Amino acid sequence: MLDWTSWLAGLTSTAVIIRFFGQSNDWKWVTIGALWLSTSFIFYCLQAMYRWNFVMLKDLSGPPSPSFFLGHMEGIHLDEYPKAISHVMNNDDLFPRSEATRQVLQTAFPNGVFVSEGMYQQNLDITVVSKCLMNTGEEHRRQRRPVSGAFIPPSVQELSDTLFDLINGMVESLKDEIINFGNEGEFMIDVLKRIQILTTDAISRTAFAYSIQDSTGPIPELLDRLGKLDESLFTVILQLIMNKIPWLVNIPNPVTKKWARLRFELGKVADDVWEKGVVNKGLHSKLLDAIGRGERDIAISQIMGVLFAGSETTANIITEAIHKLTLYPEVQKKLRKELQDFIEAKGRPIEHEELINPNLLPYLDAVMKEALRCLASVPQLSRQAGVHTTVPLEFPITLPNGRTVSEIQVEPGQTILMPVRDGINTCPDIWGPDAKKFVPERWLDEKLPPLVEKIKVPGHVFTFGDGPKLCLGRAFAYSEFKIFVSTLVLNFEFSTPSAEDMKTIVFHLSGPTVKPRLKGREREAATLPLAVKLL
Ligand code: HEM
Repeated sequence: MLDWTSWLAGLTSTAVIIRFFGQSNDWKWVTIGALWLSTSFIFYCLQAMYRWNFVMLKDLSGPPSPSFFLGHMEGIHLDEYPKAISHVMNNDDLFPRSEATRQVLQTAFPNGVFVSEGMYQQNLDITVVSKCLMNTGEEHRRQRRPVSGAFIPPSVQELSDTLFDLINGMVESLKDEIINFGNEGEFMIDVLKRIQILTTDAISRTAFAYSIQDSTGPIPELLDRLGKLDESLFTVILQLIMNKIPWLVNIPNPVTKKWARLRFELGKVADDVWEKGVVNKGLHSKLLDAIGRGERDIAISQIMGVLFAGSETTANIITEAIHKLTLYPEVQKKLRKELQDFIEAKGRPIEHEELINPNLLPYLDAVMKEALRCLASVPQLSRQAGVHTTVPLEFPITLPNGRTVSEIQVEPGQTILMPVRDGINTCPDIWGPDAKKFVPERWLDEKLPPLVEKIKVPGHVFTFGDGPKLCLGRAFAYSEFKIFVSTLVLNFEFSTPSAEDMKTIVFHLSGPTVKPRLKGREREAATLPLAVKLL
């Protein structure tokens, strides 16, 4: 799409041409229109050439693109292209080109120059909720305010009983299943599916007093369909066009249809909850308050936003953490021992305040921190430059032409993709040679590496983003992680199926989050089959 500067330059040139060369009688509106369009297009091409030649991104190499037309749009196999998302990319371009983003990220945040959101954010905007927290500026601040208070640690403390109830219920039914199964062979479960139900219910119960698990309505099925990768070439292209022409969202189409249906169903629930009144504290009452003030649509948007921001992310990270515990059985044992020793010393189950206190259960805390570092479920962040800026690089890079650069020029409108999971969170230059390994012990060391200390974001990792859009649900996510993982590890031993089977599990970036899938069957629903034994 031509941007406004091209249109303006085209209009000015058209006016100049008419003034100097035009004979007023000969100039028809259609000729003027055509002249305006073509001069605007010429300006647009000149601008693009300038960006291509002077912004340096063209010199930076990228991973092989799986599809000529779609680039990496359909998803990226993290295992195959670990650096695939470590790229700076031009806003108008699908093809990532650089390996420099982790350095950009290092300096981009402190500079605070990236003021609006890029392609992926718009994507969410279109598909999830148009009026939700995905907004920017004052509108964003206005919508963030009522929800933010609901997720501060004291509010999460109030909600922790719900989290314990959910996981204890799941543990009891799984125990029954294992006992009924008997001793023949390994008992396998789809860990992802179980955790997804828990996390979705955790957020839906606390956010709007509604249990997805107990519901016989269409919401569970709608959520399930949204989790599947049913992107055809048509929907991918449609999504791309909608990113460029957002008002297309108003025309019924396959991309928005399922979201519209979910919004409709959740709207009914929100109305129902409003009729019944406030039944618990925290977020629920705040959202109801918004509905009561006549901001029903905003409240429903927020419910949907929180439902998605708070369920898929935690489900993926908890599932992947359990997967890691099977790959590192010594970590699983050490974690279980710390929890058992604590219970033995106290003579009672662990309480929420104790679980979240890093001084009382340091190894649990270290496992969580390491999971947040290595397994960021939102593997990249995007920001769009609002102004022309020069981004200094923490580590200079050498381009294929041999030139070394220590800064990158970014033009307004360009989107920077910032790799978190395979970039800054696991960069050996920052974290040391074992950066790619799952080593909770690094968090127990007295001192973190000096460059890690330089990263001034919560917990030194970008897993929850940063700046005005910093994740609102951090305290909730910490509690959920610790309650769910500790309860599971105390009751069950998880192990991987045979080594051969494990090779079939891949962690695949599809949509905004990373999910486990089976190799060769990536289009099917995400899944993580693991063996589980009752302790
Ligand atoms: C481990 C789990 C989680 C991860 C990895 C995660 C990650 C993120 C990330 C990366 C962002 C965008 C930040 C940015 O662009 O700078 C975000 C935003 C957000 N998250 Fe989370 N999140 C998690 C859990 C939760 C939970 C449990 C909730 C709710 C209870 C939640 C609610 C939100 C909301 C409402 C936003 C939007 C904030 C805004 O736009 O102002 N998140 N999260």
